[in-house]
This record gives sequence, C-alpha cells and structure tokens, in this order.
Amino acid sequence: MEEVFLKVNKLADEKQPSENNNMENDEQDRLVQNNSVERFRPTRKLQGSSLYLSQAKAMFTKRYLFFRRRPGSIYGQVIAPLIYFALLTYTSTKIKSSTDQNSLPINLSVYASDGVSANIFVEWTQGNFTSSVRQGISEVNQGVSFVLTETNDTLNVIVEDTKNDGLTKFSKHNPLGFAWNGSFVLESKPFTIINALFNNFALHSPSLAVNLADMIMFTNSTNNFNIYVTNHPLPPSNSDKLQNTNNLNNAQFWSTSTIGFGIIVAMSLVISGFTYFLIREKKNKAKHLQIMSGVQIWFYWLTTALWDCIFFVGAIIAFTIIMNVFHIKEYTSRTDTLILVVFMMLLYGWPGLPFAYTLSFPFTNPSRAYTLVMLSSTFTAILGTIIIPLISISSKSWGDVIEIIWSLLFPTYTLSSAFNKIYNNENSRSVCASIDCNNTLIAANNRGCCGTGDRVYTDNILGTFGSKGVLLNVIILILQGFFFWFTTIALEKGWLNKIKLTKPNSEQIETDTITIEDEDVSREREIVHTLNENETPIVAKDLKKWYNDFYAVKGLSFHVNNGDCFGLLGVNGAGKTSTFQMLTGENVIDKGNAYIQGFDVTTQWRESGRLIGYCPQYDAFIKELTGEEMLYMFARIRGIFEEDIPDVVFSIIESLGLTQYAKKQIKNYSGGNKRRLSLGIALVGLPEVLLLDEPTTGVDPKARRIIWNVLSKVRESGHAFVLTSHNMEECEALCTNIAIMVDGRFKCIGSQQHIKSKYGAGYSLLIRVEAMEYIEKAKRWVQELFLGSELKEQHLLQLKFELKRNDETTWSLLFSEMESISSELHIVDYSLSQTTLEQVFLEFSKGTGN
Ligand SMILES: Nc1ncnc2c1ncn2[C@@H]1O[C@H](COP(=O)(O)OP(=O)(O)OP(=O)(O)O)[C@@H](O)[C@H]1O
Repeated sequence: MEEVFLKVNKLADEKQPSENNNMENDEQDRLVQNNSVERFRPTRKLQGSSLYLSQAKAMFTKRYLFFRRRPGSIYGQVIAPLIYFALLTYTSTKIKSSTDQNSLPINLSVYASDGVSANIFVEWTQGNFTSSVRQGISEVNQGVSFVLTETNDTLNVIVEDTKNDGLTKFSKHNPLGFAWNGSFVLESKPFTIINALFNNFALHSPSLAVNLADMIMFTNSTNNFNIYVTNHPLPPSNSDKLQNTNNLNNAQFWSTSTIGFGIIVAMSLVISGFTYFLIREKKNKAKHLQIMSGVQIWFYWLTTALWDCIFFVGAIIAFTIIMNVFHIKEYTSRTDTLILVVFMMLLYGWPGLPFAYTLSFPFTNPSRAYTLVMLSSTFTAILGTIIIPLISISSKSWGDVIEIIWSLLFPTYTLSSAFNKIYNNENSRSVCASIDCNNTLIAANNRGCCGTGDRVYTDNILGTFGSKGVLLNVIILILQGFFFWFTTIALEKGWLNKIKLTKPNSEQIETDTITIEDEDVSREREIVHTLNENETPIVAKDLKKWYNDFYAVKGLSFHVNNGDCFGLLGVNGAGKTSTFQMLTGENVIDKGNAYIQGFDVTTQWRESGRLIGYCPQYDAFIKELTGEEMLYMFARIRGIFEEDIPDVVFSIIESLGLTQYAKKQIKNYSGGNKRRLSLGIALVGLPEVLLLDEPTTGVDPKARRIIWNVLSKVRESGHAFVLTSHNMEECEALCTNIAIMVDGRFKCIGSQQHIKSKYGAGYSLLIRVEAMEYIEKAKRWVQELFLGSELKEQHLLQLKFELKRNDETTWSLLFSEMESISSELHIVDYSLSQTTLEQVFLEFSKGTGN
C-alpha cells in the first residue's frame, strides 16, 4: 500500500507541479540526495561576548515577533492598563473636595420652573393682606412667575394637592404660605402678626419664608428698601482641609484612594502580562530546548527581564503622562515629587517582575495564570487599602503592624500605600502653603503647618519612616525584590523539588534490579561499566527513574559509538521518553548516570545539552513564529555566525522538504510538518549527538523517506544518535543497534540481525486467498506442509504464519513448496520473508496490555 501511495503521490506532483511544491518532485529528491549534511554545520562558531550578543538577538527577536503577532497581548499589557488608569485618574478629579462654594440667592426662582409658577398659600386673608403679600414677594423676586392661592384651610388643600401631584411635584412648586394672624395695639404701638409657613423639602425654605415675611411687613409700612438674601458659605478652614485627608468619610480620602486603586489595577495588569509568554514557553518545552541548545539560565532570565522592563518603563511613562494630563497636582506640580512618584513606580518593578515570574511556575495554563495573578495582586492590594485604615481607627498600633505585614507580602500594596502617603503629604503641604507662619498668632493656632516636630507634612518624604514618609515602603520593595528573585531562581533550579522528592525504598530498588536479565543486556551493562566515558559519545549507566512511587525506568545501560544509531523500541509507556528526558536533563536522573561526550548529565546537563540535537516527542515551538524564524532563532542560540545562518537554515529547510512552508506561521502547520520542523531544529549546527524521539510520527511515507535519507547521511558522517520510533521499518532502515524495552527494562539488545536470529522463529509467510471458503483449507494445508508452523494473524482473506527454521530449510525449498500448493488452495498472492523486527517486537510486547 505504501508503494501505491508513493506512486500516486508522484503522479499527483507531476500533474500539479506548482500547486504543491515550488520544485519538481524529482528535483527535490535530487536536492535532498545531493545536499550535504555538512552544510548544517558551518566550520566556525561564535564564542564569548559575540555568542551572548547573538543569543540576545534570538531572545529579543522571538519576543518581538510573538508580541507583534498576538494582538491580545498588546491589549492585555498595554491598552487595558492605560485605559483603566486614565479612567480612575479622571474619576478622582471629579470627586469634590473641601473647596470654596458659590453663593446661592435665596428667592423663589428655583420653585418656578418647567413652565409652572411657584405657588404661595395665603391663609385667613384680611383687608389688603393678599396684595401686601403679592407686593412684598414681587419686590425681591423680579421676573419670577408666582401665583397666590387664597384659602381658609391650607392643610386640607395641601393634603389634596399632594395626593394629586405626588410629593415631589407638589414640593417643587409649593414652597411657602403666609397666614394673617391679626393686628392689635399694645401700649399704643400697632402690632401685626403674620405666620410664615414653609415646606421643609428644601433646606433654605425657612430663611426664604422669613425674608419674604419681612418684605410683606415692610410693604405695609414703607416702600423705601428691599432685603435680598444670599447664602454664601465661608471657605473651609485650613484645619478642615488637613483633617479631610485622613478622614474616611471625606471626599479627599476617596480621591486619594481612587488614584491608589488605579495604580493597583494598572500595575497588576502590567505585571500579570509577564507571566503569559513564560508559561507558554515552559509548557510546550520550548524554553527547555533553548536552554539545552546553549542559552544559560541566568541569560534567559536576564533577557526576559530586560524585555519586560521595556514594557514596564513604557507603562510608567504613560502613567506619568496621564497624571500630568489630568493635572493630579499632588503628584505633578512639584518636580521633586514627580521624580519620587516615577522612582517609586520604577522601584516597584524590582519585586513586581520576579513576583509575576514566581507565580508563573505553578501554572500550566497561561490565560488562567494571567487572570489569577492579576486578581490576586489587585485583590490583596485593594483589601489592604480598605481594611488597614479601618483597623487603624480602632487601634493605631495594630493598624501599623498589619500594614507592615501586608506590605511585606504584596508589592502592589506597598506601592499603592506609598502613593497614598505622597498624595497626603503634598496635599498637606499645599494647604500649609497658604498659612502665614510668620504671624505668631496664626502659627500658634496652626502647629500642624507651622510647628517643627509635629508638622503634618515632611520635606524629606523619601527619607522619612511612618505615615508621612515612604522610606519603609522603599526598604520593603527592595527586600521583596531580593526575596522574589530568590524564589524565581529556587523554582527554576528545582530546589523545592529536591526537598519533596520521594523515592522508593532501597529494598524495592534492589528487588527490581535483581530480576533475570537477558545475557546480551547483561553483557552491555558490563561493557558500559568498563568503557571510557570520554571516548564514547553516549553512555547510559543503570539509569533509573520513578514518578513518586511509580518505577518507570529500571536500570538501563547502553552506549552509542560515533556513526551508530541506537534504536529504542518499546510499547507505549515502556519508558522511552522518560529515558530521553533524563539524557537531556529535562527530567532528573534518580539513580545511575549518563554521559554525553564525557559530560556528566546529572551535574552538567547544560554543557552536555549544547552537544545534543534534540527532537522531542512534543512540538516545542513558539507557534506564532514561522518555521524559518524558529530555525534562525536556534542557529543564533547555537552560535552560528550571522552570515552563515541563511545557508544553514536554507539547507535544512530544503533537505527536509519544508521549502513551501518555511515562511508560514507554525500554528498553520500540519502535524507531519511540525515533526519535520522539530527534526530541523535538532539538526541546526549538526551537534555531535542526536536524540530523536519519534521524529517521523504522523509524517507521510514520502516525507519519511526524505527524512531517512537525511538521517542516514548524518549517521554516515560519524554522528551518534538514539532514535525511538513505533515504525519498525524506520528502525530497520536507520538503526545499527536496537534495544526492545518493556516495562522500563531492556528485553533484548544487539544488532538487528542478531535480534532477528536470536528471537525470530525463522520465516514469515503471508498468503491471500480468493474467497472465505478457502481459508480453512489453506490453514490446514500450510500447517501440514510446514511442520511446527504457527498461524499468527488472520485478517479477512489474509493469513500470516510463522515458519520454524531448521537446518534443511532453504529459500528455494520454501518457494517450490508454496508454488506446488498455490493453485490448489486458490492463493491469489503470497510472500515469504525472514522474521521481521516487528514480529520480534510483538512477541516481546505480549502480555504488556498494549
Ligand atoms: N510526569 C510523570 N508523572 C507520572 N508518571 C509519568 C510521568 N511521565 C511518564 N510517566 C509514566 O511513566 C511511564 C513511561 O512513560 P514514557 O512517556 O517514558 O513512555 P514511552 O515509552 O515514551 O511511551 P510512548 O511510546 O507512548 O511515548 C508511563 O507509564 C507513564 O505513564
């Protein structure tokens, strides 16, 4: 079937040469054949600072391309924080604080609106009382439309009108009433009594009622003057303003807090964005591959932090501009305060970045990490901002203690607390600036501004502890920085894993090692113990691995020489990938040891990693990059000269048949093309040793053959490699030595021929009959003709037998016997072959549940 597939593929390519490929099929095959694998490895390599520069270029290009091609990260890390901060800063400017208020004329104008006149009740009117009321009101309410309603039962009228109009509408237009209460003469002086009634819906209606009552009285006696009433509150005193900044019920407090909240949320958004890329790279093992390929751990984190700093500083510049645009004078009007604000924000980056890095370690889902880091940072800081002042109200000392603890735990709270202190200090300073402290009387009454020891603000906020200065905040931020960088390094180095690692007890290990072993496997173990690790490219000595209590790899020993390909075969879950991961340093070797070109993998996995081209089972890509960009990145990491990179990358792309996909983003690649690219990454710079974990899974037969050609050439050029594959044909084509692994152990080891001869029954016979009715007869006849033969498989019309080898059996005899029965048994076709690797493999995997 595979041959048919290849033929059809060729025909299709001939018919549509330009659609599927830029090159003719044969031309590509020729190129692959002729393309020397030595082109993968230029003769010169960068060293020292040039290598670091090249790797820095790789690291920054990767981040830049990822950022450019993911609009979501631009929104999350740039636009959202800016919008949020701008909105909250704007809101803070709208919160009214204690300032001078405008004067308010006390007259009827507010009651005559919406085309309705203000209504004044006139009760028990006598003589010209009504006209006096009208005149008195008119005098001081020029241009205001009002009507008078005469009644002897005001209460009843009000009740009825309120019922009809509703309380609000009634109250808006019925502010007052005046009742004639008689006039009399007392001690020859005339007295007139008027009752002024007011609707207490409005605060100023009593003063309006009294004023108009006076006007009505004056109208009766004289016409010479009017009384106009205005309500103009006194400006708030300085002590009012100073109290306001610390008063939970006051607008000033909330104005400060609003900006504090703005900083908390905006900064939380910025730093939580730093986790996203890190988790993606860690999860898909692209980070491990980069570190294996030559990026030092410290350099990886340095370049990561530098890239994040670019964003961080950009965000700070934008926040500063926003504060200036909205004229938050407490932060912006004095240059040294503005510098302090910027300094505090910059200082926050010292713990803020590693805080996000530390929190990124437990996560595997980048989006979830982004949300949780953002929420935890925001929530803890806002909680502190609200709860700590409340505690301080009941107990100042407890408030101070909790503030220090909270600040130590959460950098975002520490920053927000510093912002509040700066705001309050500057606000107090500007209040005090209007007080004349040279006047001893004023100074004595304003010790908060004019005193020395007990002043409400400080000129040296950066150097002051306590509620007035930010020195404690600065110290805490610096300490936090050291702490969170330490936790980042500890998690990266896996120090915590070492503490919690549980191993099976030594008794169990011994029992596991002492099981009966194949003699070839034992011999290989002895060889490995005697050979010189410095002269053998790959040596594995009694490798053991367990995952908690599960013993996955049980003491593997093997070695691979230059020019050899060691095939690691095994059923799913046999422990192949775990073995690879131990060889590459991705997984800790729990017992035993491995050496790559003499480097001890347990202690020098980064050094040994540089000599390994690793094609992992998973796709360790940054899928927003193109295949070509990915190869460029690894070429830079491996220290290939910039001028040599195009040729290296081009020859790899060409050899693996990836030309037409090279400039496409990896996220659009098919599974097979991703595998090809993974292999391409392993081939960059052609390291001494190749570890290839199922490099052709999912690759079509034609591309598989292209890959085999390349790998054969790599092997012939003297490189050593280990290959795992579930494709036996692939192992037969490429491997010089093979081991079959079952349940964490080698069941056999040796050359292909040795394994086939030792474990294979002899020959394999495959026949296909014309119809189902001939099946039973065919089974009987074959087993009678070839004594000891065994039926291994039956699929529809196809039967597969294993024939026993003996001294007399020859190929000619087998064929002549088959020819003699083929027409009698209605055999359509048959094939005879030596026992294949696959059959040996199937024998070993019996009973493994696979
Ligand atoms: N991180 C892990 N934690 C717990 N068990 C694990 C872990 N990784 C692997 N295992 C277990 O160890 C055993 C060996 O796994 P491994 O991936 O090495 O097998 P494999 O031979 O590579 O399989 P496959 O052919 O499917 O890739 C399996 O039983 C697997 O479930």
